[in-house]
Amino acid sequence: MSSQIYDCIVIGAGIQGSCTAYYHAKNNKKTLLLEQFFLPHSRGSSHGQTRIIRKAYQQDFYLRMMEESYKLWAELERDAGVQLYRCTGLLVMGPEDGQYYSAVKDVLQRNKVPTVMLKREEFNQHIPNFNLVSGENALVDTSAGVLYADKALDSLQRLFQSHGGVIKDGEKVTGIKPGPVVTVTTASGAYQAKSLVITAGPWTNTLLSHTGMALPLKVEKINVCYWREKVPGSYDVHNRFPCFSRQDGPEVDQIIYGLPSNEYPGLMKVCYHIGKETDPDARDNQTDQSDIQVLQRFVARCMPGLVPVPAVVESCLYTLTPDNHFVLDCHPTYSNIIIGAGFSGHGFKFGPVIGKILYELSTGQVPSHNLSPFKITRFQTPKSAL
Ligand SMILES: Cc1cc2nc3c(=O)[nH]c(=O)nc-3n(C[C@H](O)[C@H](O)[C@H](O)COP(=O)(O)OP(=O)(O)OC[C@H]3O[C@@H](n4cnc5c(N)ncnc54)[C@H](O)[C@@H]3O)c2cc1C
Ligand SMILES: O=C(O)[C@@H]1CCCCN1
Repeated sequence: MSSQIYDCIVIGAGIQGSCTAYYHAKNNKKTLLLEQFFLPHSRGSSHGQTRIIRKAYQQDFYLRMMEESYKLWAELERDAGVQLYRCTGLLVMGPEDGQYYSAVKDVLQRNKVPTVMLKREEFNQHIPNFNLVSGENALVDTSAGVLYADKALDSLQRLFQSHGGVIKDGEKVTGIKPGPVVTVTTASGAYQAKSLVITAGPWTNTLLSHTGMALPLKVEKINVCYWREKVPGSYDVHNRFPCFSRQDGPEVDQIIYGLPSNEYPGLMKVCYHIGKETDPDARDNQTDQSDIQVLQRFVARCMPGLVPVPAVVESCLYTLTPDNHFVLDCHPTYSNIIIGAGFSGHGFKFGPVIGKILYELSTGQVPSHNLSPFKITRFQTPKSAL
């Protein structure tokens, strides 16, 4: 066992663990970041080139967190000297009285977020090559855009190391021994720290089993589909085509979303927010393609400038909680073990603010956001009144 006692060990170098480790090191905490795979890797949830950043949420508490997250992303861009955000706007569509569209519109308007309401008759002047479904309305969250995900991860891990942080990749954590000083074991050794942060994405419950608890998490595989432009440039980020999201059915999570052609020139990313359950260690055995059928119907109907068969399909994992809200909390038994999990397919944009919150929890500070929506106790069934 190494004789050094770290202030904090962070397990998992996805976006959340990398941000958490970074805020520890930036605040002069001796920090070790352990990652099971050699970096970079594409087996969790944080790989790939792009993610959407937006304030268009159905809940005020996410909007509050995003207001800070935008500022922290801008600080990171400055510190890293790398562009991580590109403003494109986010087109939100749905029936005026549909739960998703109306809730997003209310939150944006109530909080005076810069928003453009698009009238049907002028829709195609602003958004060419797109058919707005009859009976649906559209608005644009104008400060939304794209985050360069792989550059963000690389920048954070580099900044973490420049502040003295230690990354050990290719080191899978196989044991956790709780206590006032926590001991973590890997195949190569044992490490100790005053606090432990678990940000293990789809593998969270495997790690929590060493601490005698489990969370109600479900892991889904998402087919990340790219579609070819019939006329090159029609949906290109350089031609100011926006990101979009649209509720495609009665359920609020039946979201189809897209990002303009960017990382693969001539290919637009359009995906379905609902995947199929999978074991994270056997992701490629999940071969269901029913989501691709939903997307093909949508592309044929609404995006006539795309070939309605995906040209490239990649894979990514979601780790979902029952209510799709995150888990940001201390372990119920061991207060120096902190859990950041269940980012439910929308956590990347919050990375810096989540890293800051998990740092605050791990160092015993009062968190700078209200964490009641993210508490573990919300999953406990109410006790009988008898
Ligand atoms: C297709 C897709 C589209 C998305 N789109 C958006 C979007 O547009 N906007 C947005 O904000 N969010 C989006 N998300 C969600 C976002 O990407 C995730 O919420 C985020 O990446 C989760 O990060 P994480 O750090 O929790 O998990 P991960 O990235 O999975 O990181 C966990 C890490 O822990 C490591 N680990 C696990 N077990 C161990 C162990 N025993 N020992 C050591 N290391 C371990 C894993 O190898 C992994 O690297 C999307 C996700 C997907 C899949
Ligand atoms: O977090 C996001 O912004 C996207 C929205 C659509 C579903 C996937 N995640």
